[in-house]
Amino acid sequence: MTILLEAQNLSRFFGPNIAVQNIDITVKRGEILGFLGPNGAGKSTTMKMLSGNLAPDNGEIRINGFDLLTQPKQAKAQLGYLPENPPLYRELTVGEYLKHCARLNRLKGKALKSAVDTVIDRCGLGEVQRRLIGQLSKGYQQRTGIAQAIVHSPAVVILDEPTSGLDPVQIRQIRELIREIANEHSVILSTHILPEVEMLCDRVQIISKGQVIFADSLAALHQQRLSSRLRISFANPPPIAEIQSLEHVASVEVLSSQQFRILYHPENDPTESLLIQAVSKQWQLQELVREQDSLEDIFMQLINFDTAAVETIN
Ligand SMILES: Nc1ncnc2c1ncn2[C@@H]1O[C@H](COP(=O)(O)OP(=O)(O)OP(=O)(O)O)[C@@H](O)[C@H]1O
Repeated sequence: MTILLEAQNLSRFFGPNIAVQNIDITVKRGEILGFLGPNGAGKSTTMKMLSGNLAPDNGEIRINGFDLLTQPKQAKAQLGYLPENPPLYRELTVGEYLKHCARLNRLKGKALKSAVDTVIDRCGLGEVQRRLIGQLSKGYQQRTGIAQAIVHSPAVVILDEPTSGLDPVQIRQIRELIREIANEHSVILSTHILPEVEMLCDRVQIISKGQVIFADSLAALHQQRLSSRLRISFANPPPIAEIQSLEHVASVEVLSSQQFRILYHPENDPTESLLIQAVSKQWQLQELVREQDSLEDIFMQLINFDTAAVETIN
């Protein structure tokens, strides 16, 4: 698949503080890449570097074949960017603002009109195009922010925390819009919201303390949920030592007089031997549940769980 954005070895320091260190990012045609991390992990710093708004201290960025540092005009023409705080002119109408953005992207005449009409339609802004941006709801303002990012049909769109500060209905609508946008553009979605990545992204890069600690498909992240725990109940339970002695059982926790948690190595599942014994010894099986880590548990393990991070996962 064609690589549309490639960043290698990106680093950025603020005085003695390392905001981002040796990050690699690749975005292919047609995919939504989730860039996930807790507050302060370095997401916005990375997005600013990728969009040409902050110079990296080290590293290279190529967008659709153009080097962002040596061919900035060509590279930026391939890119749309919605910063964390959308760059809106509150005193302009939606239509005026989008025309202005299209002009900044060197569109003129019929091409400009057609691009603005198309983006108003795609972003569901038809009803509010003559209204002042300052008077719109946060949801419509965010749609307008997304519209300015795609008005020039860039190859890659970078969205930094696009649902932040929105109510649940607006969040759902903006997520639908992101899905729609991904039909025509590759998207980098920077967010601290794990379910947002699960809902929208094909691949995920998890960043913590300025470094990438996981980079793979969503499926691979789910793979890490492989179970190693069973919850089991019997109406006529055996002594715990008898369960403990079964093949592949690593240890047993007693949850109640009839309920147990069995721990095992993921590659040695004891379910079959448990079922055979339960039937032959008439333990009267009532419940057998495979317990899994949630993605949130895995995320927390990956980012070295700390209290500050808890507040950011919602
Ligand atoms: N202009 C700056 N001057 C000094 N330090 C900065 C500056 N910008 C960011 N930092 C620091 O760099 C680190 C990464 O910040 P960044 O804003 O990129 O994180 P983030 O993952 O986007 O977090 P958030 O979700 O809170 O915006 C933080 O420790 C932050 O304090």
